[in-house]
Amino acid sequence: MGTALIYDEEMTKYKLLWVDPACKIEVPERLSVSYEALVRTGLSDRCVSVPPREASDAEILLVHSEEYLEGVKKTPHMTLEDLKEFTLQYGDVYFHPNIYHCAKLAAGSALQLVDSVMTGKVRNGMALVRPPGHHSMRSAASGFCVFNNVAIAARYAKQKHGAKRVLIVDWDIHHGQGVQYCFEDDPSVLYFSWHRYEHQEFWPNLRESDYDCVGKGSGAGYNINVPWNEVGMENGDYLSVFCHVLLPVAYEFCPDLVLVCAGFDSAIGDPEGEMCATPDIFAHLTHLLMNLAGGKLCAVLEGGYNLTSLAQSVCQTVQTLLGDPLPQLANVRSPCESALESLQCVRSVQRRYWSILKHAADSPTTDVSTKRIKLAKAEEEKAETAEEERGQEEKVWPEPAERLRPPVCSASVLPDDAACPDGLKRLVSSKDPEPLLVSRIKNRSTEDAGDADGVATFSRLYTLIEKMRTNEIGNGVALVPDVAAAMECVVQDLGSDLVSRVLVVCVGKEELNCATADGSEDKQEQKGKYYIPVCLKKGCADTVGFIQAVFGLLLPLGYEYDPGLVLLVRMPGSGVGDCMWQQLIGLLKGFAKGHTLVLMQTNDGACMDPTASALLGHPAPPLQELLTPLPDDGGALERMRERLQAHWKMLQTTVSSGN
Ligand SMILES: NCCCNCCCCCS
Ligand SMILES: [Zn+2]
Repeated sequence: MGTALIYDEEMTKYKLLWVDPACKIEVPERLSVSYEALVRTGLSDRCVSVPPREASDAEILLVHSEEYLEGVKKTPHMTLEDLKEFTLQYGDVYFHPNIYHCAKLAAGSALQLVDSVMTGKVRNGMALVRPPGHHSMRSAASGFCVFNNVAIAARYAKQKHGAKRVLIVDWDIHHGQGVQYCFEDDPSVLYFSWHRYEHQEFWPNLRESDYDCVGKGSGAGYNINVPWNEVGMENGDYLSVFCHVLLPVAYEFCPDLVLVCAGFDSAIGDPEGEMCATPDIFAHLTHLLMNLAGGKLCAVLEGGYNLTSLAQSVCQTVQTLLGDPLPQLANVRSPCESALESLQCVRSVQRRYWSILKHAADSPTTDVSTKRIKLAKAEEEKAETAEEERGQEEKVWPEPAERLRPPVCSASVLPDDAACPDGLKRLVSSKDPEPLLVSRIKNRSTEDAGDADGVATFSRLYTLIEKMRTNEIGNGVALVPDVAAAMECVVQDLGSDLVSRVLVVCVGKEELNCATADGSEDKQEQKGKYYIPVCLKKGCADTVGFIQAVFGLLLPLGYEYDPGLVLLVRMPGSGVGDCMWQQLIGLLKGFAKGHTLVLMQTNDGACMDPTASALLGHPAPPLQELLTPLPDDGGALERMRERLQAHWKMLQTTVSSGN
């Protein structure tokens, strides 16, 4: 199934007609440069073009009041003076004779997207719209927004398509207070927003944008605010919040539909956000959400005011929706102290509502935060004077790297009598394997590697890995007589030639004798850092423990380690369910540009089809309702994380007690 793209140049046909410094950044070119970038890169041609439509009154009234709608309806006939007058009652927004028409098209575009995804016409999609929506409230326009496109879409998805649970992820750099107000007492809509906050110093300067506003009544726990109290947040800060807050909760919530308030003012270069996350981060944020709700994801444009980073970020998002390989995120740095403080605060208030966060630490003691505020103020004074002198220095960042689809998406190395699943390309032993390689393989202690077909199998594995390195092949699966032997062979003989770092994810019981790494640290230390056994009580059938291990440990660590290859090994008798297995394969695509090699034991062929489906990029089915975690598992994982965070900074979820 494809990716929908909704755009119409009509939505560029309104603009600011008077002087208002607060609104001058919201220009028609935001939409046209985004669409032109999609055309130029060939991405728009690969999408299913879906036309927008005007939202009806009834649909607008799902969120807004009649008096507000009646008021907006009058604006097309207003004189310039009347428009200014009408605008004065709202904040940081402007009206124009054509904005009501465009606002209906923007809301209608979101609804067209929801229809296309919920009816299965497409798998996912993006709507390029203006005016944006997430600041508009029941009876008020705000922050360039007239109708709340995504809030209307959420109510519409429930009413028309029977969606039970809708997740709204707002990665725009502003708090979508309009969305929060709309659903704050509604447990069927989980709203997640991060936003520049600076201890309420940043627009819209609301007390209710802070981390402790978790929703009201039966909606308590279904509103998650992550305030950024400093600017300059980077990729590592964003990924930490996704891994340690949003994704575990999202999997526990188990939505039928994911809506994204896709604002790109959270990207580097944006005058509003003043953050430092690069456009390719949106490829990964999109990817990390794509295995929820069976892949049903609707991204609706909100903000984004630097035309260069906006266009690049839009392309990164659409390219991931289309299933292209993910870009390598080079040197993901650990979250900064301020981000860790926000992370710790959010997790500590949300843990009472989400069992997946059950073991989160308490909020940092106030002295940390008051100290920080004092420091921040002092810093700020200094910085402000410096900035006034320097003016806002122009941010520069590298153009995102090309993300080329390999000629072969997925390949297989199979015993001759095993059937090759549809869509996979079977690798047959090509030329005779290199003598050096053969000798190394023969040196393998295991008997089966020594015989002819053992050598053939391993040499085909080598070819597979080689073709992944040259991006001729995306990923692959191998059925081998002995996975443990094959794993060791790949890590110690084959992998080391071809890639500098291999992330080995071994699922199922196995005492892995850890690869003799060549690091300077002593062996024991090395083993402590690079060998991370996670034991789940009920084996890998324990969904909650599995999710905690994947998001609390595996993903953050993987982003920090930045491997050139992922080796996913399924030990016989692992007990891991097909759903989780497919989820894991889907999530691991974020690393090594999607170069994952799956090893399974021949008699484990039963899960060949789910494996092939996930490798080919089909969305994993949703995990069934998460059971409440066994208390000790969560504790064990938390203790493991605490121990490891000394080595792996991306595992941190609390401010360092040191300073
Ligand atoms: N320096 C200009 C102040 C703009 N304040 C409103 C921002 C609305 C963003 C919508 S994504
Ligand atoms: Zn914004």
